Amino acid sequence: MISAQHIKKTFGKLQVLDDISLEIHQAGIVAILGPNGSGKTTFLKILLGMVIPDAGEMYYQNQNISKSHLYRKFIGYLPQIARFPDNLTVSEIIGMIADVRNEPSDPERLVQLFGVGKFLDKKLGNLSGGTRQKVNIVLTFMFDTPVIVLDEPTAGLDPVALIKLKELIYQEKAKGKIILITSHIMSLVEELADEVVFLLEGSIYFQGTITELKSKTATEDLEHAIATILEP
Ligand SMILES: Nc1ncnc2c1ncn2[C@@H]1O[C@H](COP(=O)(O)OP(=O)(O)OP(=O)(O)O)[C@@H](O)[C@H]1O
Repeated sequence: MISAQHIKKTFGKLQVLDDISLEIHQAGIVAILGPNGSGKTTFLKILLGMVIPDAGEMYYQNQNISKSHLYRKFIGYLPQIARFPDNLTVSEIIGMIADVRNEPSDPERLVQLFGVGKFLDKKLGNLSGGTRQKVNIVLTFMFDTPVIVLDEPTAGLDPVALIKLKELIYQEKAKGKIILITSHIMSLVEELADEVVFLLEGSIYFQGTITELKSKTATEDLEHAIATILEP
């Protein structure tokens, strides 16, 4: 369903992605891991058509994404840092994103789930970081897209919201979706991910299950597996 073929990307002299090839065909949760600056967000933005690779091709459903942007309506995206005008209210941004995407949306269920109802008339600029993130989650999950890209989705969330987000991710997975996630919280990745892709120095250092990664590094949990890779 998603196929990256020999993707390369440099920013100035910095080679961020160097010949990355990756196939994701099955429904499930794939975690893109790697140290800060290893190119996780860049890779996801290439999939979303927001960054153009220097070389290589990205395919969605066997269609080269550079040929048409229509595939983007099949992807829900929670950016690492969402930037919306501070003077818009929560209900205004929900209405605006629904209008722009022009697809069926169901924000009410999510507004209720994350307790965002009491903030609907508040301006985004006056919300706490965690509440903003809850609004971003509503904006991402209110469309029924077969692919969901979550870049550091837990940022600022309290434990109650975190549990709800995990339940939501599981529900979406159960519908047969592909969910791509980045996170530095290894316990979350260990709990959620069916597969991990570990980026290091521009290449895919490892791709497989967490069990395989733990076995490869002779460690008992993901946190130590990653630490072993980074500081052998
Ligand atoms: N538009 C840009 N212009 C210049 N450099 C960029 C740009 N976007 C990303 N970079 C650089 O590319 C590298 C990879 O960035 P990216 O955001 O993809 O990393 P990441 O793995 O998502 O990092 P983190 O874990 O910190 O979120 C970084 O060194 C970053 O500074």
